[in-house]
Amino acid sequence: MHVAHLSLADFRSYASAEIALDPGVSTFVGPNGQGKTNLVEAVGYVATHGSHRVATDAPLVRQGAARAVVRAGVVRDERRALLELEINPGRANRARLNRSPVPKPRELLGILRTVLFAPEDLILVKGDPGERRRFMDELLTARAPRFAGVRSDYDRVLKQRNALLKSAAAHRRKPGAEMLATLDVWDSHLARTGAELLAARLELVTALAPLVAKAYTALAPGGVADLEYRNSLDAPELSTDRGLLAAALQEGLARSRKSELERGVSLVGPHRDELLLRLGELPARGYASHGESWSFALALRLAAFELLRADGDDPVLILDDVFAELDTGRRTRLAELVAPAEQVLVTAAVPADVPETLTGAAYDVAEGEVHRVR
Ligand SMILES: Nc1ncnc2c1ncn2[C@@H]1O[C@H](COP(=O)(O)OP(=O)(O)OP(=O)(O)O)[C@@H](O)[C@H]1O
Repeated sequence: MHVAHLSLADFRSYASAEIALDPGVSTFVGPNGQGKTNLVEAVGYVATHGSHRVATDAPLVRQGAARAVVRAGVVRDERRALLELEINPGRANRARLNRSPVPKPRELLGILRTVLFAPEDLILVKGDPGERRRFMDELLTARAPRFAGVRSDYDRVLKQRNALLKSAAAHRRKPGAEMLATLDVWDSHLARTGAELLAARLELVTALAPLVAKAYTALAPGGVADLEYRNSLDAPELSTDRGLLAAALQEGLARSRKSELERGVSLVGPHRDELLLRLGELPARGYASHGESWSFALALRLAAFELLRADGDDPVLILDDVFAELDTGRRTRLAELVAPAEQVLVTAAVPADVPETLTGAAYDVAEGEVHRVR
């Protein structure tokens, strides 16, 4: 698939912008702070309904404006779709598909798929386990938008269960039969929804690990990257059978009930799991060099791209400010890896950062204006 047209109104620094795009590589070049990342962030936002830079929507709306609109004309299997999102900070977004309103914006998810790699992704390797859990869950949602529902069901159950545990811990006395019975109900909800989430992640990591290893070796020959999913049950091996997983979680909850009541939080479940990234024998986090961490993060995104591509259609690959961080060898190898993708959007501060082998369209970005120069 590819984006054939991007239209922005009051998005970030753009009062308005209309940009026609071709398949293949498009490079956006301009000095710092001119609006290159803003453009590719808009493409990522219309695909995922989230930004890779901010957790809330307010910064996405141009200073002084009340709302922003992002429109993307998407070509997929020679069919066209026009996606439109109106971003209303503090309120629900509004969405249109082919100019007709859709009741829920999430109905647009999955029509445009993007994989975006940006400097912020270093946090995938260096950050807390929550960053890697989010990486897995976002990728699962990109592959199957209904997964967003699985994740929000789990979050809801966890929140309610934690509230109950917190109030039990606050009272510092033996919980009554009624509270224990309520907790039993939340245990089975958590085990059931947690099993769905856990099974999906386990399957994902099995599919992703060889792709990450391959991408890492391609970027940094000689390096061996590996993934391991560590579960909160401390079980060395888990099946992906939802029923067996639910039973295992239920047992785990029963085992840790005493400490959960004392501490007032849920100690068992996929919200406590970790995706361990290893380089050779060592964990990447805390051991890998800056360059190795950067390559690992990039390998995770390239693997995500391969996985989505294997589902049937090339996602749009976005490389935001990536090349400046890589040495010449890794730049050249990255350019070789991404060149076959149906559409690659690249941003760079100077043309020299972009390998010459990445030919295609080029745009100048300066003072909020975008001009095609090649
Ligand atoms: N909501 C907003 N309203 C107005 N301007 C904004 C808004 N959000 C960001 N900007 C401006 O957009 C500019 C940043 O644009 P962007 O991040 O796209 O830069 P860039 O061209 O990618 O730069 P770099 O090469 O430094 O990464 C900044 O000048 C910032 O002040």
